[in-house]
Amino acid sequence: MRGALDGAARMGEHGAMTAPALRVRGLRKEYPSRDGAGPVVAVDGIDVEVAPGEIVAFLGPNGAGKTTTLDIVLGLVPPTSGAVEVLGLAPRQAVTAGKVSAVLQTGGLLRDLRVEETVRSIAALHGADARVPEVMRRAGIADLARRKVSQCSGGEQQRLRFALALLPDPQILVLDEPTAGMDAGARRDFWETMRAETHAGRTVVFATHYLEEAQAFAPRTVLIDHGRIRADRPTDELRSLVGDRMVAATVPSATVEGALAALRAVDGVREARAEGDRVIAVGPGSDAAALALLTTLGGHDLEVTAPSLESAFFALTEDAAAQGSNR
Ligand SMILES: Nc1ncnc2c1ncn2[C@@H]1O[C@H](COP(=O)(O)OP(=O)(O)OP(=O)(O)O)[C@@H](O)[C@H]1O
Repeated sequence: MRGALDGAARMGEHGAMTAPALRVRGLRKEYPSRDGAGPVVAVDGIDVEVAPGEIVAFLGPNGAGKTTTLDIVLGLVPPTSGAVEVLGLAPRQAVTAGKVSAVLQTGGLLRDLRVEETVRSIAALHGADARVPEVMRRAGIADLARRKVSQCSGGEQQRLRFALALLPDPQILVLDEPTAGMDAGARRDFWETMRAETHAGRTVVFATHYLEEAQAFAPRTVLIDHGRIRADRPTDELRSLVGDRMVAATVPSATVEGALAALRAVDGVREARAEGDRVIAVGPGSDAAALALLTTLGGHDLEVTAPSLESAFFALTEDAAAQGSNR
């Protein structure tokens, strides 16, 4: 594993050491089992450090321990053992001081309130009334002000949670699968909104099941499974270990050879092959290949296949075996 404690403390503007945004050491969480068997070990010894301004994805399958770890960071759940500091403070202190806030998967919204009413009522708790119009605009819900929460889609409700999280103007945003239940378009829109927030130097830690989301948004990915960190690497490195996206489309039979030649000439296409009148391009240039297929090459029924989380685990296991190390 890459040094989990990279970027521990940074020199601040005036040469003073600044506390890491997040410092987690030896974190372990056991829940009593539901069926009387041994305890459920949700988190099994996590060490991780996040520097101010970093954007980090916690990537892992269902039940990996991501939510439990984030809940402990937010002071919602006590750890069984281990230590957590958020900007040098205990989690609850950091939350109370408005230094960290969260967009959680579900809950936290009253269905009968309208969108703006919801934001205003939480703003009153934070003494942040003046920020209401700004956070609604930034979260992209200004047009939904009068809509009842119960009439908002899942994606719109997540945007509302996002607006609430922005109210205290936190230094750290924690997002637990913020795009769960959104379709691909809504996911993309959500991350575009988030991107603008991180330009302001905010630290963002988010949990996701999607390697694609980690790649689009987080320079660093912490891969978690069975309560442990399996890898902590630059996302690009993880991504190239896993393999490239594949783009396939059907072209007119007579043009297959020409299409293959054209695809091979596209920057970033490593391989192009045909299966009948279906042509397939593989490589980091898959977006350009898709564009060529749909515009100049007369392709249709376009399909883009991204490497899956399973393939990330598989590639890491292979990599560790090849290097004889225990990543
Ligand atoms: N309150 C609880 N009581 C008992 N077991 C729990 C509790 N909360 C979580 N667990 C168990 O702890 C493990 C880790 O769950 P956690 O929700 O942290 O994983 P996750 O990576 O966030 O999963 P998902 O992606 O599905 O949200 C799972 O086996 C889960 O069933």
